[in-house]
Amino acid sequence: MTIYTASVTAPVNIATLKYWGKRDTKLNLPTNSSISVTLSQDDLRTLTSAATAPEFERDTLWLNGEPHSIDNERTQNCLRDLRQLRKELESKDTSLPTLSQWKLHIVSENNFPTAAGLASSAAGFAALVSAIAKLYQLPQSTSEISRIARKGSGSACRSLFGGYVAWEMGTAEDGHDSMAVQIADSSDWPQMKACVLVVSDIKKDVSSTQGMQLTVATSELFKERIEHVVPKRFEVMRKAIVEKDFASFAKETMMDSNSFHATCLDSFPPIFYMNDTSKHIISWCHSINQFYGETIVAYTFDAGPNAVLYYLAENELKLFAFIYKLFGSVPGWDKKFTVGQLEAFNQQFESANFTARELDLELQKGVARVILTQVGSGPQETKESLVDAKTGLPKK
Ligand SMILES: Nc1ncnc2c1ncn2[C@@H]1O[C@H](COP(=O)(O)OP(=O)(O)OP(=O)(O)O)[C@@H](O)[C@H]1O
Ligand SMILES: C[C@@](O)(CCOP(=O)(O)OP(=O)(O)O)CC(=O)O
Repeated sequence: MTIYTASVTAPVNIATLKYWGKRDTKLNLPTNSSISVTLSQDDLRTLTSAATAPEFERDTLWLNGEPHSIDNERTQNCLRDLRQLRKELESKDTSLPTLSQWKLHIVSENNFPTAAGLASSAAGFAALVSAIAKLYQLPQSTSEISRIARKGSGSACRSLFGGYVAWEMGTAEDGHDSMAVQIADSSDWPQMKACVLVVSDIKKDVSSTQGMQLTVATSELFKERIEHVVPKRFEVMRKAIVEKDFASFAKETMMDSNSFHATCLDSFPPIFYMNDTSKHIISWCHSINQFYGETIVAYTFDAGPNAVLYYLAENELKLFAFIYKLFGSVPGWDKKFTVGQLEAFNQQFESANFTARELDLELQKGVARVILTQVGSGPQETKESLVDAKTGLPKK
């Protein structure tokens, strides 16, 4: 049996200017443009292998070792678009094997919790679409391929690039101009760090897909957000990234997270994605910035209670002293600081008038896991395959 295969890793992206609202629910066309930071695949990534052979009987996905249904419109839309592009290739070069006519075996693994509010669908669909595009040797640009990932999950299109990424909403009815483009590569502003505070890995009550359309249908604030707030913030944030202006980037990121959650609260019935720990994290961050008299940390929350904090390498110790004080030896901290450095810093701020001490206990109770990461690259082809080259099934 001749089995063709390709494997790709893909990253998670966390929005700093939120996508919230669809103007077309079938094509996943958004009501506004958005911006995100791609996180390092050293810490959070999806690995997906795609294989095909004439003998395969049906399209099958295995996710984290278990069969996972792909009989849903979104995944089928992705497979159909990818096959169509391969068919166009084959019609131009009849010497090519007719991969477009054969069934696919897709094997995928996340190295972080799936469906737990950490954007696994973004990394997952980006990996699935990229792996099949590699398998089919598609010549299309990354932005063109991002249009297909968008149909799997809107935010997935942004995971097709590394660094700082915009999803340009587009205006065309068929969505051909709604795609991801890179604003800046991770190497253009490599000092950007991220700290994920996992508050809960319980599946949320209202999915992003359902929540955003409830907001579109019922929120009175939503119109103001998409017509005035986001277009202006998009340009300010893009400029802040290009100019590496963290203070502006941080302010816009925090204000957009607040604005997005305000429209959720303004939906009817209201949608509460953040919980009390999330709100404590917001107060804690503002207290830290106030303590230093400058903005060293920015928070953002997606459709869930987990926080992603953005900060610069030059301020790592300043922020980390607070994190270490609360959570002690977080995995990876000892690669950055010695206990002596952190203890010395703790002494310094113990004597200071830090206003958020009473939050410490709440945060220690509410935060289940701390993940340290940074800005990272886009999908990468890899020789690491999850498919058995002889059988076309998941490796045992
Ligand atoms: N590696 C993957 N390959 C293919 N599909 C995946 C992969 N990981 C996740 N998915 C799809 O994404 C779904 C989870 O998406 P969901 O939006 O519920 O959670 P999330 O994206 O992890 O969290 P959030 O959207 O709140 O950030 C899974 O049920 C699966 O359908
Ligand atoms: C709050 C968000 O994370 C919403 C993400 O929504 P999804 O991309 O998960 O929605 P679908 O297009 O319906 O799959 C903001 C963002 O990532 O921009």
